[in-house]
Amino acid sequence: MEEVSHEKLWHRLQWDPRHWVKEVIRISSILYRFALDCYTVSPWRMSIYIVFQVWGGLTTSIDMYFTGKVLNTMQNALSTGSLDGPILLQVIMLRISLRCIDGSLYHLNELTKHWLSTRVRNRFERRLLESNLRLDLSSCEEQETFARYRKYLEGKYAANAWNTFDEIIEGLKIFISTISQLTFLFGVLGSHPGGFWFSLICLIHAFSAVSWRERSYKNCPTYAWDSNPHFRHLNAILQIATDVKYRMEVISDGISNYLEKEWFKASENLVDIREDHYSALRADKSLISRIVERMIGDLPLMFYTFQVYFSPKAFSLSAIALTQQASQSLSRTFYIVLNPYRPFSGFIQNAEELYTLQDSDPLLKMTDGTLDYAECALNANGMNITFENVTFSYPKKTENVIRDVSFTIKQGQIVVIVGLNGSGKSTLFKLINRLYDVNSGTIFVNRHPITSYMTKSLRKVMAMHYQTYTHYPLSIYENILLGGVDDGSVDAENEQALRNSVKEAIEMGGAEEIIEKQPTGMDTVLKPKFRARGHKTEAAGPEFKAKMDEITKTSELSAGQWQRLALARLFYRAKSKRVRLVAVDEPSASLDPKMEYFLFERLRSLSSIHGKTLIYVTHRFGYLTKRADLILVMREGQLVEQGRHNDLLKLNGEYANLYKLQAEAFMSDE
Ligand SMILES: Nc1ncnc2c1ncn2[C@@H]1O[C@H](COP(=O)(O)OP(=O)(O)OP(=O)(O)O)[C@@H](O)[C@H]1O
Repeated sequence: MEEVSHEKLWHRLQWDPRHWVKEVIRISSILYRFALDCYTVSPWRMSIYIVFQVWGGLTTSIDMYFTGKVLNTMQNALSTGSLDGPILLQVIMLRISLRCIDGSLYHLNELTKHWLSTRVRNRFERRLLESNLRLDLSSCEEQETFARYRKYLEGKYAANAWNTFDEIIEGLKIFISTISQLTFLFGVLGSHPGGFWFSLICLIHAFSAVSWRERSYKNCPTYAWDSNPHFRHLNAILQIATDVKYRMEVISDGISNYLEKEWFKASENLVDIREDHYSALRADKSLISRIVERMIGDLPLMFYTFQVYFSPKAFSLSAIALTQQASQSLSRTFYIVLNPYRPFSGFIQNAEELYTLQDSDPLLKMTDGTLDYAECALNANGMNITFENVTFSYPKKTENVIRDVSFTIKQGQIVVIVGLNGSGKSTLFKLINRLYDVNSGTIFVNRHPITSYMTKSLRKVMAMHYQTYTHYPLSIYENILLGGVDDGSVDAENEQALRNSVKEAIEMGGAEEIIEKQPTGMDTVLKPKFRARGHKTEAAGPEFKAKMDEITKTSELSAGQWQRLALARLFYRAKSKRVRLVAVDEPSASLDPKMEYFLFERLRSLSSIHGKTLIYVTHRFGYLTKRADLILVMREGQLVEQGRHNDLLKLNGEYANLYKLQAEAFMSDE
């Protein structure tokens, strides 16, 4: 798909000075803020880096000035017929020294740059992660918003804060370099008639610079992948933050602070480890090769010098030298201009976007309340929930999926919600967890409107198992532990107590067998976020390919096994004293009948022994519904019946029909 611009050429040519002044002010303020943010990461290191960049911008002009001057002297010597040997030697020595200094400085710069790049990236990525994790579900479901974050957090080259800064500095360096060279050239070579050849040499040199870059890749099949556990962990956390499928649970379980802390820990552990697969695939250059790389640019000049030595009258030395120098330096400008992947304006836009996302509070759609649930309901073990004429439609949808629904759930009750597909059962869940706000009507929690609570404090006392449960790309142990984090930390006396508690939850979820089969037990990572990059792998031999397959292999579980792990996480959360409501949406969809029975009994004990309110969404009738204190029957977004099993059967309505349908199916089988 191409977006055809219908803008008329005439409009594009119109020039509004006020607009330009405004643009310049806007861009300058972004660049100033960005530069200041990068500079304060480490002022002295950044100063070194900038001094090297400025040096880089001026080196070529210094070279040109130097060469022009020396070669003029040589020209004079040649015109008089005698060549001064010691001066020539001095010239060559000085040039070699200059190259050595330049190469060494470059090398030092590369070292500083690496230190700075990780810190600058960390600074911006942490801020982005913080603002990303503040987003509510409605904002996250707008794909565009999430994609914007993902672009920056996934570490793609062009979207990386350090590369943005580096490219902007590079652009300024090129600017300084070009201006200084042109000033010099016009001063010295203004009247020289070699314009055509001059441009041609510049172009040829520019293209040779591009091909040099390509040759710098290793000349054999290469494959780079993440093996460092801290780096994998860091990426897993970024994936949880940037993939919308995890968001519902991230919000419900209140694990944002935990994720931030874990990310910070992982990045602290990594610090200087480079993670760029491209650089791993690239042939590492030594100091010597960097100096040689620079000397290659001087080969034509050396060639001319020898030519002049043998037939001095055929060449004008100063013209050759300056053409050579100018072609070398301006080729860099050509290279930047010719390179479509690195447009300078794109990097300024990047810096602007980084701040738009970072300061993204307006993206939050929900307003928070002020009541702390724990303080309001000190003595209650369960939770009271009342829906009063609630109507709801999903953001950006016009159809009401919940219509005028009213009911009351009392403390410690077991409530079962039934109804056909799409009748709004899961949506009721999301409203109870305040993932969305209602369009009209009110939801009361312990007699206060749900909106008057601080959402964090409310979600903290709820344990939710969604129909679309997910498995985080972390170890099994951490997956379960995440069910019980409180404001970023896990409450336990020690590591062993924590592990025992997780084990207990695994048993409650019926997942012991799965853990036993894993090579490293509950520390196994089942779904790692795996990043790898190959180079010329198609030409690799079978042994190399087998090793690659081994690296990329991940374990797979059945749907029921994944569900058991998710239930272990739910139990880990639900057994905590602070949790007052346990709500499960189709928790047995993938379970066998035996496991389903145990699951319901375990959940029931949370209510009967510990007094927690239990809400259970299901399509299966019978055992469950007979033991429920309240059954809510949903149809097309409306609550059509409510009551206990026997009362509803007597009504002979929707519930009785659904019940009979299932009962008849069993009877006919028999
Ligand atoms: N995130 C969403 N955005 C827009 N519409 C949605 C969203 N989630 C659900 N819906 C719509 O809301 C309606 C009710 O869906 P809901 O998932 O609550 O039904 P359900 O009774 O739980 O169904 P099932 O038995 O299949 O789980 C459906 O028409 C569905 O298409």
